[in-house]
Amino acid sequence: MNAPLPWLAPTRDTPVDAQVLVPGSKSLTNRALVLAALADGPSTLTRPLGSRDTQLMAAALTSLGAQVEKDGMTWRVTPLDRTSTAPVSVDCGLAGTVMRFVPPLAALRSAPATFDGDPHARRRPMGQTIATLRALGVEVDDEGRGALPFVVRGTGVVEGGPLEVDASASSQFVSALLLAAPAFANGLDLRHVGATLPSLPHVEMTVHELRRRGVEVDDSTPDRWVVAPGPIRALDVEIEPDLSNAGVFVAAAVATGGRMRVRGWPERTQQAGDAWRALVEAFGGSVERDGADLVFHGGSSIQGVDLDLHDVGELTPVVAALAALADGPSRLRGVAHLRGHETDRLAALATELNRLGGDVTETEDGLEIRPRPLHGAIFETYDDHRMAHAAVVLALRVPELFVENVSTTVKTYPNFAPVWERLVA
Ligand SMILES: O=C(O)C1=C[C@@H](OP(=O)(O)O)[C@@H](O)[C@H](O)C1
Ligand SMILES: C=C(OP(=O)(O)O)C(=O)O
Repeated sequence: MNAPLPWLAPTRDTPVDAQVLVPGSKSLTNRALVLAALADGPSTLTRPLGSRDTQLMAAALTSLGAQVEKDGMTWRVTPLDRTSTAPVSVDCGLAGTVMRFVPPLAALRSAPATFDGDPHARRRPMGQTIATLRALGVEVDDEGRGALPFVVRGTGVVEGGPLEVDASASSQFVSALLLAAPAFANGLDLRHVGATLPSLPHVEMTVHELRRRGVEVDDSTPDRWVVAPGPIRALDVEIEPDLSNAGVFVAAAVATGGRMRVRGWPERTQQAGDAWRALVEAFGGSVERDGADLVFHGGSSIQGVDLDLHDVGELTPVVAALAALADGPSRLRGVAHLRGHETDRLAALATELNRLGGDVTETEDGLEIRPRPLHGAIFETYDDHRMAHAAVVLALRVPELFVENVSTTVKTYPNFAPVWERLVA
C-alpha cells in the first residue's frame, strides 16, 4: 500500500480564538485498565481515551484473561482470570505503557506470554523490565537482546519483597512494578538506583491511583516505594482530559497571540500536562480559570525560555516548536531520556527544525534553539505523535509546511487532524 500523501497543515495569520474538549488521558486510562484488571471486582471507566495505545492495552489485558466491554464512552472491565494457562502474544505497538506495564501482570499467570511491537519498539529501553522480573524470580527469555521481543514465563506467583531498579531511562519501569506490586505475595520494597528519575509526576500518578483503590503505599523516602500486599479495590472512575495533548491546542494560542479555552481542566491532577499553565507564562502568555475551564492567552510576542523539562519530558516537542517561533534563543534541559521515546526526539526535533531553516543543536540532555525565519518543507514525524503535534504548531506560522504521516497521532488522539483543522484553520 502507498504511504498517504503528506498533509498541508493550516497556517494562521490572525489570532486563534477557540475552545477544545480533548479526549481522556492516555496515562490515566492505561493505569485504570491495569488496576481494574487486577481488582477484586468489575470496574467502569467513563470517558476513557479510545486511541491506539489504550486499544492495545485493552487487547493485551483481554489476551491475559480480563474482559473489556466497550460501550461508547463507558468501558467495563472484568478482572484477569489468572487460572487461564493458554500461551499468549501481546502486541505492544509503540506504547511504552503496554510494553512496561503488562509484563509484570503476565508474570502472575502460569503460562508463557510473548511481547513484541512495532519495529521501533524493539529499540526502546526494556532492559530494566527484563532485569527486575528476573530479580523477582520470573523467567524471561530475550535471547540476550535486553529488548523486545521477549517471552515472560510466569508461574502464577511472584514473591516480591526488596528490589532495585535503575529507572533513569524511563519512569515507567517504576510505575509498572508498583501497579502489579499489591498482587505480589510480599508486596514490594522498590528502590530506584542510578541517575535521576525522569517524569516524577507520572510515578506520583501511579501512587495516587493505587491509594484511591485502597492500596497502602509508603513513598516518604525519595526514590523508594513500599507497597503492601493485598486487594486492589474495584473502582468506577471518570478519566480526566489528556492535558499533555491539550498542550498542542494551548500552543496554538501562544503561537498566534490568541486564546484557547480548554474545557474541564482539573483543579488538581498528577498529569504532567498540568505544567502547561507555567509553560505558557514562561513564553510570555497568561492563563485564567473560568469555572471548570482554563483559558490560555498568548502574549504580544513569544519569549525565549530556559527550561528544565526533566519532570515533563513528553511536553518537549511542542515546547520546542514554540521556542523555534520565539523572539529570542531557548535552552531545553534535563531530557536526555527522550532519546528512548517513540523516536530519538532530540535528534528528530533538531533535524526537522533545521530542515525548515532553523538553527537547533542537540546538547547532552536537551536542545538549544536559536529562532530563524522558517520556510515550508515536509516535516517527518518518525511515527511519533508528538512530532506531528510540533509540526502543526509550527505550521500556524510557517506556510507550506506538510506533515508526513499525521495519522501517527492516533497513538493518543483519535481523529486529530480534522479536529485541529476545524479549530485553527
Ligand atoms: O507512565 C506514563 O504514563 C508515562 C510516563 C512518561 O514516560 P518516561 O518516564 O519514559 O518519559 C511519559 O513520558 C509517557 O508519555 C507516559
Ligand atoms: C513517551 C510517550 O509515550 P509512551 O507511553 O509510549 O512512552 C509520549 O506519549 O510522549
